[in-house]
Amino acid sequence: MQYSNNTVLHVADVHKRFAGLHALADIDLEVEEGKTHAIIGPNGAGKSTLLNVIVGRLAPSSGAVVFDGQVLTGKKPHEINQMGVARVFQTPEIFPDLSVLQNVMTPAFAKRDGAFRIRMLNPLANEAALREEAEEALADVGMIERRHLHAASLSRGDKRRLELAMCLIQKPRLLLLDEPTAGMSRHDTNTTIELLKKIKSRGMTKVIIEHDMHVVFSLADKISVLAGGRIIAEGAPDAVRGDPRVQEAYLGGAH
Ligand SMILES: Nc1ncnc2c1ncn2[C@@H]1O[C@H](COP(=O)(O)OP(=O)(O)OP(=O)(O)O)[C@@H](O)[C@H]1O
Repeated sequence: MQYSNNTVLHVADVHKRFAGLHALADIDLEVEEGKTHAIIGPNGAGKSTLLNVIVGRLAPSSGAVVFDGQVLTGKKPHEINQMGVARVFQTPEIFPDLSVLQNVMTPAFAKRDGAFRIRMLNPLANEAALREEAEEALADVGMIERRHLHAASLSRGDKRRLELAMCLIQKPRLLLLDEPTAGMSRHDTNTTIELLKKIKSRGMTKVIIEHDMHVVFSLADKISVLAGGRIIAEGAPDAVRGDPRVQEAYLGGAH
């Protein structure tokens, strides 16, 4: 198998079948180090299935996912996370009973100690250093003033920003974002775009699934278009934008 030296994630000939449905077929995808790679496509195209295969929530029917030279297929989601892959979910997965700051500190404890255990929130020698890192991550997402709030009391947009801070503190090599601006106002969407640009400038590789084309074209270096479980077009944003197959897939779909 030949691919660019800069490839950090390689989805190699992946298929996923659900009973009679071929949800992913012949998926071959290369994500390059430091780039933002967008996966777009109409409803039901297979985008979430692909993301779930990458993070180990779903096993592919065949094929493999290789990250940084290591095969992820067969590993558990938390093992994949420990290897440097973090994901922001469509529905934020936060700890509603903890404060905003405690939420951000939890994955840092887990990364250091190898597992999520709330009892790690007991006072520890280097808690101060972790707190500082958590505060930095919260400042990055513009939520430092809300650090003492109860996470359950946050708006949906703030919960998503909190989840992003929980990813950033892990300093992942690869960040997967599942519709990071879904349900956000235009103002919050633009703030999120700026934040993601800032993260990119630090060299973090990102895969982003997004329906909002303003977000996609503001951020993506490369776009893969999924339709009916297959990649129907791939390339730089301008080339993909003008591709008649892409226009047809969208006209035939819900978007
Ligand atoms: N667990 C499952 N069991 C059976 N079929 C599934 C399962 N998960 C997804 N599918 C089907 O696989 C296809 C791809 O779904 P998927 O959610 O990956 O698409 P998507 O591109 O993310 O869509 P959307 O943009 O609407 O979120 C759809 O036909 C869906 O109904």
